[in-house]
Amino acid sequence: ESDIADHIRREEEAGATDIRFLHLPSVPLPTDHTGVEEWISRIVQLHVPHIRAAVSGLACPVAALVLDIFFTPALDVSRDLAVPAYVYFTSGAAMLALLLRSPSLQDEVEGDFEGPVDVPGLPPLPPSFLPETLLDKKSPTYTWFLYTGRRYMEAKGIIVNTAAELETGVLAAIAQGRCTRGVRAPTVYPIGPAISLISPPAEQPHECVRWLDSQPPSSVLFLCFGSKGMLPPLQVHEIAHGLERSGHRFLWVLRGLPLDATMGARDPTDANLAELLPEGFLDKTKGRGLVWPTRAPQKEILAHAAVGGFVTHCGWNSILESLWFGVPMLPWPLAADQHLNAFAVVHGMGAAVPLEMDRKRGNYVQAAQLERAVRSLMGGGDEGVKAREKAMEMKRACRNAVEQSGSSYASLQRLSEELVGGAVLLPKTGST
Ligand SMILES: COc1cc(-c2[o+]c3cc(O)cc([O-])c3cc2O[C@@H]2O[C@H](CO)[C@H](O)[C@H](O)[C@H]2O)cc(OC)c1O
Ligand SMILES: O=c1ccn([C@@H]2O[C@H](COP(=O)(O)OP(=O)(O)O)[C@@H](O)[C@H]2O)c(=O)[nH]1
Repeated sequence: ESDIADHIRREEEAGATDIRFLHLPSVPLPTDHTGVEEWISRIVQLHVPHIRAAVSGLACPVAALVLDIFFTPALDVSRDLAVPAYVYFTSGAAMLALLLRSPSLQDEVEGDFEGPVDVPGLPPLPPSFLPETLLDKKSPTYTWFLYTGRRYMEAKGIIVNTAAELETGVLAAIAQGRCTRGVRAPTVYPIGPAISLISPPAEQPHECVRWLDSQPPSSVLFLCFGSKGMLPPLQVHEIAHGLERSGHRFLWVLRGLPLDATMGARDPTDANLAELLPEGFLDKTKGRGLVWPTRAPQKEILAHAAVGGFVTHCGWNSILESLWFGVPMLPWPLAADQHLNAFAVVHGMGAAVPLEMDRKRGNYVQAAQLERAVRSLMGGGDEGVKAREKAMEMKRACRNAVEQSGSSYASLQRLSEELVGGAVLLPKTGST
């Protein structure tokens, strides 16, 4: 809550005069849940009456409700007030295809997923790449997933942070109704990559960037596991051994476990490197490796000419940033949508080399598995070269898409024309 409040305060202070924030009353947070989807969804459910009151109190014409990925219950407000709703889907189109497809998968596949799963537009999907939510059909979070897939059909459109050229197959499958039993799905607007490239002014380049300045072109492997990514100490040792044996240069963002693991306090801490890393590791890799113990400027790092590969947890923003700068990936997914995103970049886009892992052991990767994958990506072999070429192709596609003549720009234009045409003046309730 305090993170969100800080963010809104920053936006307000930055003079976002064309945005008016309505502060809704807070709701009691649930203290139990079976997964992030259910938890967020229940909080949203509690907000629905406040959203309804706030929207129906608006004096201006309302063009649309734009609902975040988890705001499915707020579709009730759109229905009750007859205001069109659009979902803003912050993950990729592959994940959207799976969500839309999930109600029919429930009917087609009895019991646990055992064989390859059919997600139209993607190659056959091994169940190990499904979100954990789909792996336990008895959990309330599984029910949330299906409910979301069903109710997204009520939206007028779905805006996805992607580009048509990045996910052609799944976008075509959604548009042709192949994910929704032949029923026409809401229009999808691929409008992306939405990446903020504005960095806060700095007196001098960040230490990570200065270190990269002294490294040869395309020689450094960058490892970063997102804003919440942290790994247990045993896994940290395996990574250290894998990197050391690979012989390649690296920049590793290593975060510590949270101090307080109670609900809502899951943010990583700054790592104590002396405690976490194997003895002598920093000395042995001096000059060719940098371990950074706190948040790093990921986009500036990916933009640097010395970076030649990215070990990523496959958060969708990280994938888009990697493609934007043409950096091939080694996917190391940890949770939520990330396994499916990993599948999409390896088998859909071809811009990544696969990394073997044991998902049943918390996505555990052995040193030898990491060493092999790093050599494959960074060592000049066929697999790495192909991934690099694909990443460069995707880089061009991303940049073309957001040009005035590009596909994402055209998609944004179509959306704004539709929005302007659909504004509704709601009957006055007298509250605002
Ligand atoms: C908002 O806080 C969290 C979000 C997620 C999360 O979980 C998730 C689960 C699914 O079954 C399907 C999803 O698509 C999905 C997406 C998702 O968040 C989005 O993830 C993207 C990263 O790939 C990106 O960051 C978007 O901005 C997110 O909206 C999971 C989570 O903890 C595990 C959260 O705290
Ligand atoms: O040390 C870090 C870790 C993350 N990020 C940024 O945080 C976002 C992470 O988003 P993503 O969707 O990849 O993963 P999430 O953090 O939501 O799991 C991306 O913009 C990264 O560039 C960063 O700048 N520095």
